[in-house]
Amino acid sequence: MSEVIFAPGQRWVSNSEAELGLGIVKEVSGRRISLLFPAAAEERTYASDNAPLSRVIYKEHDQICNQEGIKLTVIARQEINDCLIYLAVTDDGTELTLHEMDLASEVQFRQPQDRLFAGQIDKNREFDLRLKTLEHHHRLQQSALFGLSGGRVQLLPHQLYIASQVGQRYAPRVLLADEVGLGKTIEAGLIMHQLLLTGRVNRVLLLVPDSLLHQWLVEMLRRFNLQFTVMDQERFSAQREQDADSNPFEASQLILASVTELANEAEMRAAVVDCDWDMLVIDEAHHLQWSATQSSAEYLLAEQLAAAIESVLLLTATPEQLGVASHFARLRLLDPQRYFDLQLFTEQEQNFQTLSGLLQSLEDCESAAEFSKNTQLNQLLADYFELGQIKALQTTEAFAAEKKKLIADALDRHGTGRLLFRNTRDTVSGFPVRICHSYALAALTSDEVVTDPLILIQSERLLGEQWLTQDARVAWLVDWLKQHRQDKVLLICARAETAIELEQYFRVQHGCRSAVFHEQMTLVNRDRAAAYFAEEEQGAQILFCSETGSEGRNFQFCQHLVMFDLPLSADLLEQRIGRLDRIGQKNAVQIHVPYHSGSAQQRLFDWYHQGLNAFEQVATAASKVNEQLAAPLTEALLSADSSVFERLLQQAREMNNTLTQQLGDGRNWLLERNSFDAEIAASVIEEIESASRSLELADYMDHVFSAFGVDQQTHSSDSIIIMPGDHMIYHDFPGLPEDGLTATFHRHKALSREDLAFLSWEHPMVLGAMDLVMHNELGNTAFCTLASERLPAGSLLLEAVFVMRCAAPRHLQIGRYLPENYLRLLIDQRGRNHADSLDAQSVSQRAGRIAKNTAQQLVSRARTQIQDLISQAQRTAVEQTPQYVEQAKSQMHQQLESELQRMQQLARVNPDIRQQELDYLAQSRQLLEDALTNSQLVLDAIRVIIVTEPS
Ligand SMILES: Nc1ncnc2c1ncn2[C@@H]1O[C@H](COP(=O)(O)OP(=O)(O)OP(=O)(O)O)[C@@H](O)[C@H]1O
Repeated sequence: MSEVIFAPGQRWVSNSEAELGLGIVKEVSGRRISLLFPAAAEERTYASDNAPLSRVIYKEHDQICNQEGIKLTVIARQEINDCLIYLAVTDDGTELTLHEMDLASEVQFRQPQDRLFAGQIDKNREFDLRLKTLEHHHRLQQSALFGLSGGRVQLLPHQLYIASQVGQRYAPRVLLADEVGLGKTIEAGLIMHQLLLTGRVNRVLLLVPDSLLHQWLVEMLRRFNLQFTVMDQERFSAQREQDADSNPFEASQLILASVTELANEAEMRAAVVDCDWDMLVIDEAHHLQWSATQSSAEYLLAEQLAAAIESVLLLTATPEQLGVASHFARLRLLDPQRYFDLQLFTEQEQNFQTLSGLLQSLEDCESAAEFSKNTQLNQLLADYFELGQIKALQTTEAFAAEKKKLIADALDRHGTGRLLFRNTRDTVSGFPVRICHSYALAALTSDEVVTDPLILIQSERLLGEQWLTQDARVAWLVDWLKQHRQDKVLLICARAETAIELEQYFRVQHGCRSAVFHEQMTLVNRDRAAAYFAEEEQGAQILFCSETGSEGRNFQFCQHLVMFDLPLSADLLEQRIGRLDRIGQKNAVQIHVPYHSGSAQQRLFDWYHQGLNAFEQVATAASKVNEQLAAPLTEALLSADSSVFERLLQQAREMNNTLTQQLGDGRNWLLERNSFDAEIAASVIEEIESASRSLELADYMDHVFSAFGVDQQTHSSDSIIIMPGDHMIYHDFPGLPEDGLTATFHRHKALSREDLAFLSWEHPMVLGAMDLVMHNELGNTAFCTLASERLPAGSLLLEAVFVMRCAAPRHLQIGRYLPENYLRLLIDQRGRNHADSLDAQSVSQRAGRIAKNTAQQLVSRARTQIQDLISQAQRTAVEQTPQYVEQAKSQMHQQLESELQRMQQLARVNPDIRQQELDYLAQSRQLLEDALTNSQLVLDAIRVIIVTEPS
């Protein structure tokens, strides 16, 4: 090997400390040399015979920069006194000569060939990690379900069905209306997660009632790693004070706020409307009150936002709580052009109800003969469809297939089916039973004449200041609690005052471990109270809660619910029970209702229990009955004559039976068919499970941790502790706190141990690590030996990896259409490609290690041959690009074309397909076509291989 000559003014780069930038030889004295690294303001001294340095020499066409930051292209170079003088040209064509000493020092070598020739040769393991990362990244990008598997949630079919359907739409606008406690929050989280991860949504505004702010904040973070910022008046004002011109809502991508606060604070309202958002989510949307003449401030805000924001999710368990008009009002937010006329909507809904009943009868028919016999059904259905040949089909299989087709066609036509998803406990199995216990207590004596039935129901209002000692419900509760010391109890009453007084009484007079939760408390104190109640060992036994606590909150760890009074709204009653009867409840839900015998309290209890069966079942028709009989019910509750109530109760029972029957027969059936498809849900779950590959992920992350210097230890079975190591190659590792993290790769473990992070392929740490590998140079050069009988010993091979660079916006998800994760070539000195006979895995398994300094010397000696190999690989890649691009285009066209056709067909029969959806698909196709046309295969990594004789 020729002797290395060092001379002052030469530029070198450190092989072990590349981050120092370009060094200048400052002094050569005897066997020592000193280098100055101006970019890092550091100096180093080395022994000249084994300095870990590589000489930096630019060649023709290389891009360089002078110390003034001007970019130049090298035209030629000349050596004078062992230093290089470059002749270079600026972008505007001016020629300059530049002594290498005047090169900018802030140079980072990132390109594989630059790093290789600068002596920055990585380990083979790092090269392998790079390839593995590209493979996994490609696999994730290809999946239509990317974004659905990373949540710390059970894979529940009804939720995954909805999330997979909605998440695949362009700018979805839907009403999530599952029954109370079936997991609408989780469905919304899954949809957001999917849209955020795939880049189709970046900025989300999440509006919820005050009392649910914290719960949403925690659920989104804990279950989906989505870090929302709560924007309340205080934070808003603080940010405005700091910078009066800024819009505080722009400070974060994910904002969570109280809908009431925003609607009523003029400054906040103006600011939120003034921002760009991609997605709006509104929880408990039934609170948005609308009428043709007057709407609430919340509704008006929602209307303004929904008109400007592309994707909208509205959540409510009771879509028709305030009748058909309120249901219409919410659909109107989602699609004002389609839902503009309440009268028309009401007619259409009735129409669908009829159709639904007919379809259900058709579904019940087993054969063409049976169907033909039902002439009435035939005639009625014929008003809706061409029945075609269904009556003539001979076999039951043929009849079943045709029947399925007709029903599917009808579902497509069913407008709101695309906008509205509603699952009930009938679809979702595994819910516990509800058991109602009533307690008839001493009668109440009062002479007061009352005109408001609520005063009778909330008897504390009747009894005055001494009520705590006089109200039989209180004495009953004292006894009951004594007998159930080991059980947690949620008590709900209508008014905050009642909850406060009860709590104080039980705590002070009876030494109960209790907490209170009501609307007059600050949000922080409410959350504290809920947390104290949730504590297993030392927590409160009973939580006294006003109606505020009956909405949205998760109290399923508790089994007993005391209804201290009853609401007049059946939906509110269901909301109360829904705090305990929700996913995660492991025991029967015990509902306790104490009442004064013979009072309005007893009547209301009988009303719900005997009349509507609303305690032990979800009473689907109860709110309709209550709505229709509201005035006579008030009268009957107040009446001195109990027979008035008895007659009304009978009427309610009959009405409830009829309506329940009608609802069961009618629209619900159609809606449920639209809201859930067991076959699709099962295939989604199967795909998610098979893509989860927790063992493979553990193996991959093990590789990542060791490459980046992150420490990993076993914690307990199925979990690990991850800590920043002493030799981290970057200061920060994505998602890793300074004091480390305990994590598991297993969903079942993550569900039972909330203190463990759930590391899935979609976890920010995993995705962040992948980004780190792909967007940094680690592993983009390597050198190894490879024993081979077929190739001459001593010859060189170049393993070159190219990736496709396409300048396309993220939301187009171009990666879904690329046929391969990367193009790998294995070029020999005669230009032949051996990639097929020697695949990546076999090379990496057989690769022999070479000491780094030997590799550096070999690279510098064989520089010309290696450069030739790189040029050859680049030529081959350029030749193969058109074929690669064509494959991607054809895949893209195939997928988008069939999607577009399906949507166009659907749009002909279903007015709920918005023109924007069709336009978006057509535009995406064009944008993808352009992006693919302009894409290029770019060299991402190289490994030089020297062939050795087999041992
Ligand atoms: N897939 C799931 N895996 C684990 N827990 C779940 C899942 N789905 C729902 N849960 C839990 O069940 C409870 C009810 O879910 P959620 O709050 O989303 O219901 P909801 O339909 O929004 O209820 P409400 O109508 O009361 O607002 C919550 O505690 C939630 O965390």
